[in-house]
Amino acid sequence: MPVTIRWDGVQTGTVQKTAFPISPTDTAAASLNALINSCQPATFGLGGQDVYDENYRKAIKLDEESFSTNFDPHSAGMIDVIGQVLLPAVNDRARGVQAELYKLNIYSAPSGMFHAHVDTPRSESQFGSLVVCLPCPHQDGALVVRHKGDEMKFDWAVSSPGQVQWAAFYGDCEHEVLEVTSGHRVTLTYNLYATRGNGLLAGECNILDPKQLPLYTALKQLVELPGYMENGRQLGIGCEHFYAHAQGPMVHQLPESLKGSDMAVYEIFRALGLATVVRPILDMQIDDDDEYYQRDDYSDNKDDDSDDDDNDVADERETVQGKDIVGTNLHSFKADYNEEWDQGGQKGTVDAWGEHIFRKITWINRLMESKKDTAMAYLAYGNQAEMGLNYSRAAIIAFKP
Ligand SMILES: O=C(O)CCC(=O)C(=O)O
Ligand SMILES: [Fe+2]
Repeated sequence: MPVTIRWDGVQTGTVQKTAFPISPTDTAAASLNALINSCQPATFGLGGQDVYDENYRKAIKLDEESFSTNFDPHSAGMIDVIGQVLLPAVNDRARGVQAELYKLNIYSAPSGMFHAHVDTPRSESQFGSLVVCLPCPHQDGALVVRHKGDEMKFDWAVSSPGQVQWAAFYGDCEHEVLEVTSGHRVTLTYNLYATRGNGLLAGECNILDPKQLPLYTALKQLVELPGYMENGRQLGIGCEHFYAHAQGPMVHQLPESLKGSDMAVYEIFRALGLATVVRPILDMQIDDDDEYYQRDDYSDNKDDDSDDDDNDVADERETVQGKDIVGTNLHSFKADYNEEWDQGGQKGTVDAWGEHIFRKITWINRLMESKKDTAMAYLAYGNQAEMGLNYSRAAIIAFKP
């Protein structure tokens, strides 16, 4: 498919258009000349100023707001490749790549070039640049990219003339455009930004307006009932989707990777001004007669005097009444049999699992319906060795901050 460029003609005041590839027999194409005539000299940044100096850069350009193109690096597959090669997952968090069109540049013979430089980052999240060379006959003018003594040369004049070619590099790579000795070398440049990858948007998605979701109104009415959220009431919704929330990598990807209705609920709670967390709820019944839970400091209605930092749920043991064993954090847990657990009864088991609290959670759905993950695995030795397993359910819990 041809790549078209449309721009505001300087003289004519009307939209003009040219299409690539420009064939080798048509280098004097009228539309290409019109494009060239509509460009301005390309400056470069020097000491915070835009400078024009043909000894350093000899090129012409159109700014991004002065032209449009049907070329899309996303659908051309470049962005996926860049994401995988230049932005590998960190701590199992896949990151997304956003390419923002920056300039159209033309380096023409004789002597179009750009001396060695590094690009000026446009924001903190910019990690590199993408250069796309449109098919237009030219000679020389290779792009040379250097990093720590390594050098890559992209000579698009000879490698695949007639095709769109490209290179992407990190922002700290020095690069230059060697002299063009014949024809016109036409490039589109893009700034590359790291974004949160698809699937890591809960809590970070500015495009989704939770107030437009049907559940918002219902939950708003509930939360705004006079006094309803006072006295430390917590609202809980068992997650609808399955998350390996007690296993390795997923532990680090919640809440960002909540799916579907779970993400909607999370965003709605936040939009209602509630502190919102994802926690594992241990799938275990507490026996009413378990000694430990008869202790005074676990009695109901105990007004907690710990600080109000509710993100640190650990500090706030309030009541055993609700009988929910809530993990303070998502974590994976595997252990060998530990005699103390056995002797400690339920408390032993729960303590081995990790810090925990008991809260009076008002469940909006039935927690039973949310999917279980293995929260604890341990080897228990009785008269035969067996694997002990306890499960937990991921739940979204919201409370007044
Ligand atoms: O056109 C090219 O190959 C690279 C241009 C460049 O380095 C720039 O615009 O900063
Ligand atoms: Fe550059």
